[in-house]
Amino acid sequence: MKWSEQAWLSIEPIYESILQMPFIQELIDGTLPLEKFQYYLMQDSIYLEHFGRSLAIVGARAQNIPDMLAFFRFAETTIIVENALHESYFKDFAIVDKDTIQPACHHYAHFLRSTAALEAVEVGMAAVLPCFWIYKAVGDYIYQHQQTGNNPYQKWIDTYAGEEFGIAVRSAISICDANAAQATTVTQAQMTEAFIASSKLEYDFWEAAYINRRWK
Ligand SMILES: Cc1ncc(C[n+]2csc(CCO)c2C)c(N)n1
Repeated sequence: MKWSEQAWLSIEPIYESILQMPFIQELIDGTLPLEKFQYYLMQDSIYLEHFGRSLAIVGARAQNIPDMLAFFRFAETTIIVENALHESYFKDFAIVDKDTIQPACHHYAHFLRSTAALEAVEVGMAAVLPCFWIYKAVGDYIYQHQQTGNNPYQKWIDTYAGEEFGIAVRSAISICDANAAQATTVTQAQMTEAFIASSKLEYDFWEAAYINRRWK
């Protein structure tokens, strides 16, 4: 079994619980309260900068030129495309100022940065993978279950169900598999552990938006 297949099996319960979250269900039917989406967007724009930096660190530490290029491209796409999306969303959803970083975003962003910088590079690759893979899977799920009619969150939904994004996700998965195949069993286990941790942090990110979790 490929590393990615067993890694996904190990996060299946987390993934299933993400699909059932009120944030996701209300995004699908368009009833998600605006302030919850605003919290999400503000935190996500902060997250994306940290995520882009983490991808660039992984790229710099990659063991071959094709992997370097792939991660630098992921980093560039994250900063350019996602920031542009957020800018237009900031207008659409009347967000004036960027909020300060809140606990769930802080935890996830700094887990990614420290893992990318300090752990074996394969572990850094595994840590950033749920961001791609879970969003693709959740995006497809939302797309398939969406109701017809006016959904204020349609543009967000369309972004993550697109085929171009699908290609990037498949590429990130296969790079992780190729690196796992050359890694020791200890490193492979650390990769899985990082993959699981990031998946839990994806859950927490949406939950924090729904319950408006903020520093005291
Ligand atoms: C908390 C959080 N996790 C994942 C993504 C999704 N995402 C961000 S950058 C990127 C790759 C290049 O576009 C993907 C899939 C997000 N937006 N916010």
